[in-house]
Amino acid sequence: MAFDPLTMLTITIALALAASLYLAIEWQTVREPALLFWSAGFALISVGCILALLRSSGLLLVGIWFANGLLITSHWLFFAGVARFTEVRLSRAWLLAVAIWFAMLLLPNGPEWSKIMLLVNSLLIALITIRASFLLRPRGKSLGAGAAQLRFVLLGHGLFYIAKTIPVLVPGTLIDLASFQGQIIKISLVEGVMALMLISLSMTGTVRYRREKRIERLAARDPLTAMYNRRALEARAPKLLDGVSPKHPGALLLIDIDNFKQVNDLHGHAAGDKLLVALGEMIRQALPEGSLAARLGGDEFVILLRDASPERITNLGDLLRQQFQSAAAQTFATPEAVTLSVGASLFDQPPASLAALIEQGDVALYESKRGGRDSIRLVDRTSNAEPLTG
Ligand SMILES: Nc1nc2c(ncn2[C@@H]2O[C@H](COP(=O)(O)OP(=O)(O)OP(=O)(O)O)[C@@H](O)[C@H]2O)c(=O)[nH]1
Repeated sequence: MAFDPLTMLTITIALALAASLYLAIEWQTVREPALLFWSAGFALISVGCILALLRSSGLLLVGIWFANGLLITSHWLFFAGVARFTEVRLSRAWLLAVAIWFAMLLLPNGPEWSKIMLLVNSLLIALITIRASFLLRPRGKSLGAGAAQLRFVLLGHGLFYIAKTIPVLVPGTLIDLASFQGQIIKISLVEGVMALMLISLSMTGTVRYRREKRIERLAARDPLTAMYNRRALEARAPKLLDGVSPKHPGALLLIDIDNFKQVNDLHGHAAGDKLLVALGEMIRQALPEGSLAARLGGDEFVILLRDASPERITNLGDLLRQQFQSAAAQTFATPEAVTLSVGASLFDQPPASLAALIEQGDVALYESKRGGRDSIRLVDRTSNAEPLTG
């Protein structure tokens, strides 16, 4: 199949410009600095291709050396963007790529030097691109589906540039950069267009995926205590509740601070916030594995336990009550003690809904408040029910 190099270059210029613009516009909403590096990289590719067109007018220094240099620099910018995205510090040794490009200015003109030019150029681009793809490998926390795509696209692009060195090493292969002669140059132009589209698409995918995950994480958390909020609990509770059976009973503990208003009124809202954060931390520390906890709102928290028993519930409730009372008494003096009331429900069948379960906990909590606060009231709804108060 014959491809006219000048047409391919023109298509590349248009696509690279579009990708550069698109990534810059994306940056305006996402504000991920990597996007600016990538956008600049694509802008350089379009400038490089415009310079490459000048070869047909006989401007070989600009059309070959500068154009290829810009191609290396653009890949270097892609690499720098990936480093920024993955928060990896780049070694200054990578600037050597630019020095090598300048060194290539010393190469004499002529078709016989085209091979050396193409070899060095290809190896530099392969090295930079494959290294960038390695930065995107999963390490500890996953970078997400978008990053995996970009990783493989960059790897494929890098491997193509390694493959490009093979014809250079085969004696007698025709490679003339000045007149775009040689099969490998034509194949490169086609690969360039494909890589351009795939790389720019996966770059936006990578950044969007991370942003969506970040928004999802934020939406699930109460901003003050960083605990799950009600919505997040509703999403996670069914898995725990569906596993409830007479052999594996479940429990809900509804926890409410007593006389919390006095802390706010006498010591300020910030003092109240501090106490809420402290209670959140206590709950987090005391939470058995496999349980769920959330802040429902105001001074109300909830814990969902699996494999629960009356003893486990009272032990957990009493531990939190003691820890909280002593922390509150030491920090903020109030006319009435700032303590915890707990309403708990033990059940051995999956409840109709989380809301129904919370309602049951509310009834028990109300009983605890009415009984003088600073206590735990447990309603045992299992088949071998035995009311217990503390
Ligand atoms: N500092 C702070 N206060 C909050 C926050 N959310 C709700 N509150 C306050 O928490 C208090 C909750 O009211 P109540 O539960 O009726 O007050 P209480 O004094 O604990 O009453 P009892 O539960 O009956 O003992 C109100 O004063 C709210 O203004 C918050 O995020 N930070």
